Amino acid sequence: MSCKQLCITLVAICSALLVIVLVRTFTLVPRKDVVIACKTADSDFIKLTDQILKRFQKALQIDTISFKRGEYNRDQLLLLGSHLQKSFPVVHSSPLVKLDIIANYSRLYTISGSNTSLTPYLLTAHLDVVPAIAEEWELPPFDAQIKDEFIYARGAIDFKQGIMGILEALEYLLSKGFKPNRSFYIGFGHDEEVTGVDGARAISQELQSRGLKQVEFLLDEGLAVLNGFIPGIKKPVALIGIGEKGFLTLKLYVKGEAGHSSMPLKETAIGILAKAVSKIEDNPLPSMLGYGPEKEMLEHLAHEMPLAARIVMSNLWLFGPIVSWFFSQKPPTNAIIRTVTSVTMFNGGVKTNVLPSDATAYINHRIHPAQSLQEIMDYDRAVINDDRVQISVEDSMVAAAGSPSGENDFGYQIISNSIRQIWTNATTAPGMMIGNTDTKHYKDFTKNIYRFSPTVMFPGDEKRFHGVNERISKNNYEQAINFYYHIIVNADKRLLMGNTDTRHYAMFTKNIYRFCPTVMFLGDEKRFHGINERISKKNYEQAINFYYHVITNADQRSLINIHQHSDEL
Ligand SMILES: CCCCCCCCCCCCCCCCCC(=O)N[C@@H](Cc1ccccc1)C(=O)O
Repeated sequence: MSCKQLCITLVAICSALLVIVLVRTFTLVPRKDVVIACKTADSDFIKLTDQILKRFQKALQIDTISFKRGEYNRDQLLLLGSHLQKSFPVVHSSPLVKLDIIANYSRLYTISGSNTSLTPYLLTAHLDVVPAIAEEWELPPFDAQIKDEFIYARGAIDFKQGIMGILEALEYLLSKGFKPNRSFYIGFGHDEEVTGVDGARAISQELQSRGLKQVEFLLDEGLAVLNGFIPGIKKPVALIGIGEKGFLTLKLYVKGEAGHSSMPLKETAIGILAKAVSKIEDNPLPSMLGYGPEKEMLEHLAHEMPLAARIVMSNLWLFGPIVSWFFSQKPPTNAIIRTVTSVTMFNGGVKTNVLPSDATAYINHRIHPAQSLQEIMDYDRAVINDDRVQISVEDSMVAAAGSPSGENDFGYQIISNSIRQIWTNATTAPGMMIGNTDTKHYKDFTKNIYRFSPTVMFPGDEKRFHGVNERISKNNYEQAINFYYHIIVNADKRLLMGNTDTRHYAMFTKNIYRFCPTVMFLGDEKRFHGINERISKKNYEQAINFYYHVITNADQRSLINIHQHSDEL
């Protein structure tokens, strides 16, 4: 090949790449429904009264701590149960609501809708919290004191704002005479923090034993409204977890030889184990950017970024390594691109002058959906490369697959639109839940599983999860209640309301109406996008005449008395 031919070939390749990059940059535009903002002046806005605040504080003061599987504060769970009972009298006495106490402490509410042809949905949350080391907190973790408009307490964002927010919304709706069309369930597990095997799993079994086969969608705790977490985006980003990382807890064990510390061996069990742990920390797993839900997230968010970042994010196939490096720099973004590794426990030795007879460490991995448990085990074994370190699986779960997040996916769009009604300046996007939730116990009921907590977060706040000074602002708690209010109201519709082409015309008018000249009987709704779609000849004739009248009536200067169709024209 001559030099000229080479140059032409190179220019052709670069031009082709440039075209692909630009086409992807300007064609990845997410759905933008018109949503009606929830305003504090709205007649149905739920204001944070002193009473509402007090009952939230009371719920936070009850230390429903889970320590390990089967080990939780049982008395406190019962106390929280009676607090809920007393705080929400309408919910607990409504003929539309049935409450079942499951496995002694968990709560399953069934809210009956009038239209049994609509598939019910499920809202979940958990009653338990993790322990707190009181001395490290600014304010005591179970006092729920308020400082600078924030309520400080264990459980404030994980996840008693969900428990109380859902019940406040339901109490309000029922007291205003709300009678749902669509049935729904509310499941509060009591041991989510120790994997939910006693609580959520039992709720799921109860639903199965009742013959429930399917729910329309499930909303559990999860990602949040994030400010300043994603490089290049200034406005809040509300991430809806459509997938969930897996987890793998490995036990590392080294058998040593006890003896007098005055005559040490070359290495002790603790020394051998420490080297293994150190190798594990020094060798993070590779970035899997582009192989999981984070790809969809970044492509969704690209349109909110400045042009350069937008070009990069829309073309991860080309710029993936740069983004990987960037995201690896901070723990929250690092967590979404790779399987992460935390050494969480290390034990060995009994006395200062005794050589340790053994040592144990635990490694907790959160697994990227594109990797298998076996791959991670093999990786660790190869990195440690020392047969004296015995490796066994303590606990595990494979990552959860991505739930649909398309234009017509009812659950996703209901959640996304409800978020945008509350956080009107936020952009929503599908994301991957980096921790784990109770959703694993409900996966047989639906593929539409979403994880979102109505929590506003700024950089640094992620450390408050399971850490010190967990808190929520009063304003954010009010938003949480109103978010659940909108979820319940929006999910009560038969179909997605923002689902027509009208959104493309929203800039021309606020007077947008949606009506089909179709006569329907109960059961006909299944024909939409289903089988045996049909129209009667008579109905088609009516449709023609309806449009005739729309055109002639709209041709008037102002509203006139509309004649009956049988009248003389
Ligand atoms: C692109 C930027 C992404 C930034 C992500 C920011 C993250 C913000 C949300 C942070 C969520 C943190 C995780 C909360 C998990 C809460 C639930 C929980 O703790 N579950 C337990 C369940 C479990 C799992 C395994 C054994 C025992 C319990 C958990 O540890 O995950």
